Amino acid sequence: MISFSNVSKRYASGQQALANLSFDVNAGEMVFLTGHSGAGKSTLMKLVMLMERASTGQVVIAGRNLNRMRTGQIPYHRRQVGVVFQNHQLLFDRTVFENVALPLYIAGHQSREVGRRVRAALDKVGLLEKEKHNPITLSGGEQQRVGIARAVVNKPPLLLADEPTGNLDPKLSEEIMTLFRQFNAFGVTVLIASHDLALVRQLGHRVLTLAGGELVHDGLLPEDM
Ligand SMILES: Nc1ncnc2c1ncn2[C@@H]1O[C@H](COP(=O)(O)OP(=O)(O)OP(=O)(O)O)[C@@H](O)[C@H]1O
Repeated sequence: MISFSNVSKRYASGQQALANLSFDVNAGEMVFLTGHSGAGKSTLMKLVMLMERASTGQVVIAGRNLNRMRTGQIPYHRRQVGVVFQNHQLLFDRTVFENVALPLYIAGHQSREVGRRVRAALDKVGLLEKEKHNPITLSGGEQQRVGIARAVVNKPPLLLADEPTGNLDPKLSEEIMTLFRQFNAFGVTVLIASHDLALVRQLGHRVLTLAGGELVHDGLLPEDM
């Protein structure tokens, strides 16, 4: 599902964010991405969603070589990749329903289909009864759930999350991770960047660790990391 071959990324500023990175994530896997601040986690995510392009090397997502993807194909690619951000990036002048519906309206779906899909997504994250609320009236954990519903409403085969529990307490963090595991159990490939090593270790999935833009660990997290 995700294939990086000898990928390097140097920003226009000259900053080298990723160096000769190679790894594969198979369809149906759930993988964590860890590393200190500045290690390159967000840059890796940006390459997957084509917000940035690799300087050298090859990125292949769901069988598509992103190096060769033309600008006109990017919207289609983005619909294959659901993205959850730490700060949710919700619109506070719209209802919960409207926030989740946004990607479907952009993709040109009819309103009946939008209603059906939005309610299915809200149901999966346990927020069906809050569809008419303004997200500002929801708790941090609930807001993150709205962000997750919006990311999965297109039914993308790949779900990325950049520090999705960064602002949440341990109990809420676990609940959010449980949601990701449920989507993964239904076949969605999941890649989550997280600083929370204790939680990551407890969940027992494969972990990719970056340091200075290089891959320094790939596998279960040992006790001493
Ligand atoms: N748009 C940009 N222009 C120039 N340099 C950048 C840009 N984005 C990131 N960098 C640099 O690239 C390196 C990797 O940054 P990146 O944001 O990928 O790290 P990260 O592991 O996600 O860090 P954090 O955990 O703090 O989000 C850093 O040195 C950063 O300063």
